[in-house]
Amino acid sequence: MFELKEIRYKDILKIGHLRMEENKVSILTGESGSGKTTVLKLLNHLISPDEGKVFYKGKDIATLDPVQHRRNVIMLQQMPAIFPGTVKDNLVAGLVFSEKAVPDDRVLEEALHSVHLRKSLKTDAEGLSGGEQQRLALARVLLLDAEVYLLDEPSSALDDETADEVISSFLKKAKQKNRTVIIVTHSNQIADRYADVPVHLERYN
Ligand SMILES: Nc1ncnc2c1ncn2[C@@H]1O[C@H](COP(=O)(O)OP(=O)(O)OP(=O)(O)O)[C@@H](O)[C@H]1O
Repeated sequence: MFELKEIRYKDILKIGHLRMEENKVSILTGESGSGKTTVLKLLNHLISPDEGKVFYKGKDIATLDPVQHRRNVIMLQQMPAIFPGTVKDNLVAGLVFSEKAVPDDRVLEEALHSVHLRKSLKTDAEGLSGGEQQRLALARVLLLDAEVYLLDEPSSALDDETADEVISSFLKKAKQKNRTVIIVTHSNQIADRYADVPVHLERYN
């Protein structure tokens, strides 16, 4: 799905060769500052390497339309934005932004269920706890139905047990639909349990 060749980005990242396979769960670990988020940004075409190339399905990312690319490859940022309004407003925000049809409430509730968030669609989103907001943001990207999900520390605000339930459930949904998932995490438990392909980054400097 992705191939990185002879990549250098500032004095942050140097990767000789890295492949991330289609329909697999790749999990990136490495100490703080080793460049995990930077890799996701390269894959999402938010930044471009100073040297080397990133390929998506065999095509150089630099030649692809970034907006279209980001519809196929969705990135959940480390501290996802929660907008003023209800849980439902937040769930549909991504769909509205990407000009996709808004499904009925039953589908939205199913997305909440997939991330183990037992709240009504009418709940005020800003009143949710940090961990609940994190799960809401995860449900929002799940609804976007991309080819690839790039998740930057999606369970950092959750206790181990909840993190395990949420990641397991998210990955089950993603696998049912043959999606590719790339997760950055500091949790060895998540990496050991769910990585089809573990990727460990070493600090460049
Ligand atoms: N745009 C930038 N300009 C300069 N330095 C940057 C930039 N983005 C990130 N860095 C630095 O690059 C290094 C790698 O950052 P990155 O966020 O990719 O690491 P990480 O492995 O995801 O870290 P963490 O586990 O702490 O989230 C850090 O030292 C960071 O301060």
